[in-house]
Amino acid sequence: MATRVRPSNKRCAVIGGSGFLGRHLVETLVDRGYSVSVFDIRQSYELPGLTFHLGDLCDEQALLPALKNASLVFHCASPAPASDDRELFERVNIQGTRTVIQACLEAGVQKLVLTSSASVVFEGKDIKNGQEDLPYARKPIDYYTETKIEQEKLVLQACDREKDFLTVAIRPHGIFGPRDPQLVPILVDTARRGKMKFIIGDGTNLVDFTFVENVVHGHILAAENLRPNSPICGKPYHITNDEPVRFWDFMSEVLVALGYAAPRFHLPYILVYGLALLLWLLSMILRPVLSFKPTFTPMRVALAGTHHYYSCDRAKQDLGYKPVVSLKEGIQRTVQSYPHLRKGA
Ligand SMILES: NC(=O)C1=CN([C@@H]2O[C@H](COP(=O)(O)OP(=O)(O)OC[C@H]3O[C@@H](n4cnc5c(N)ncnc54)[C@H](O)[C@@H]3O)[C@@H](O)[C@H]2O)C=CC1
Ligand SMILES: CC(C)=CCC[C@@H](C)[C@H]1CC[C@H]2C3=C(CC[C@]12C)[C@@]1(C)CCC(=O)C[C@@H]1CC3
Repeated sequence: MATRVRPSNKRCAVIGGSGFLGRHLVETLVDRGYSVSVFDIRQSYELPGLTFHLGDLCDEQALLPALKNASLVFHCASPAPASDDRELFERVNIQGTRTVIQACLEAGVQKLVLTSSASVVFEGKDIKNGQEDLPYARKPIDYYTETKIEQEKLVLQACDREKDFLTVAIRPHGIFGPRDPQLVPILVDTARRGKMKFIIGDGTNLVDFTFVENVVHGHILAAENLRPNSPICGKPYHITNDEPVRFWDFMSEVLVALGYAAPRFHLPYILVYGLALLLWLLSMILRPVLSFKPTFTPMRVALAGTHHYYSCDRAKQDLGYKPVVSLKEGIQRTVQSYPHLRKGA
């Protein structure tokens, strides 16, 4: 009988490695001596020694060559949350994740680390210092959240010591940092269109924003602590900056640093949420004849006007996690990385 070659534990694959988080993760893994192969539907950069595999994660035959000889896989691919394409979310986040698990088992991968999201427990209502044992959202606020819940369940349930296949999920929240295509660009675009004048609610709601390098650190700690006898097998972990901040203070700090005015006027939360709901309904009804994407979606208004911050005590205890970059430094480094988004640039 042929003996199976045991994959090197420094050989890994990053699914979604062309994305914002994925690329930061890949760069850190390479710096730490891992041999990395990247799987994505697009290639956004090049690095010496890095192998890129282009394909759709729903296609097992396309995935298998990228996983060959890898003992560890990071799955951080997802359609962008801004899309409202239910079919796409279900295909990629649910069916695609089943395919990823199947391909890992076939390729003899021993560890799978999923990038989930703290939003899997968020229903648009306040969460203060939320722990991992909060129930999944019964009424997820959008298709992205709905399918991230199913994705996390699939990966955690696949954890099987007998099959030598261990899984863990990282739940980051509000990732920001250099090259982020969402947070700062959306904020600046809104400011440039003159729509960043208003604070939704009283402006005191606390939120977690997490610098991307801390999220990467959490992923690598999870991978390196994932062993058959470890308590982390099959569990989710919040990874945040552990410095909840007022949503509107964070937005104002970034805006002012880039030369824009901070929002000043208050609008009642319930009024803006109601309007966003109405606009969303209208966009659904008019979809066949007119396509428009409102800036103020119910999800965005809920994110901007409620408390949503999470405890990362479990990660501290089980993974030895501690943020490596403070919020202050993270904001400075992020702002410096966007010279083209400065006012007047
Ligand atoms: N950005 C954030 O604030 C947060 C992100 N997350 C999660 O982190 C992960 C990474 O997010 P980001 O880096 O922000 O997103 P991103 O959009 O920059 O990266 C996602 C990557 O997945 C790839 N991808 C999408 N569909 C694919 C498919 N069918 N096959 C292969 N590759 C595919 C994309 O091409 C892209 O490179 C996602 O799972 C997201 O749900 C969780 C919490 C917060
Ligand atoms: C903490 C967390 C989960 C952040 C996620 C990032 C995005 C959801 C936000 C990044 C920029 C934000 C933003 C708004 C909502 C939430 C974001 C898209 C507004 C649309 C909220 C209403 C406004 O007044 C304008 C805001 C622009 C920036």
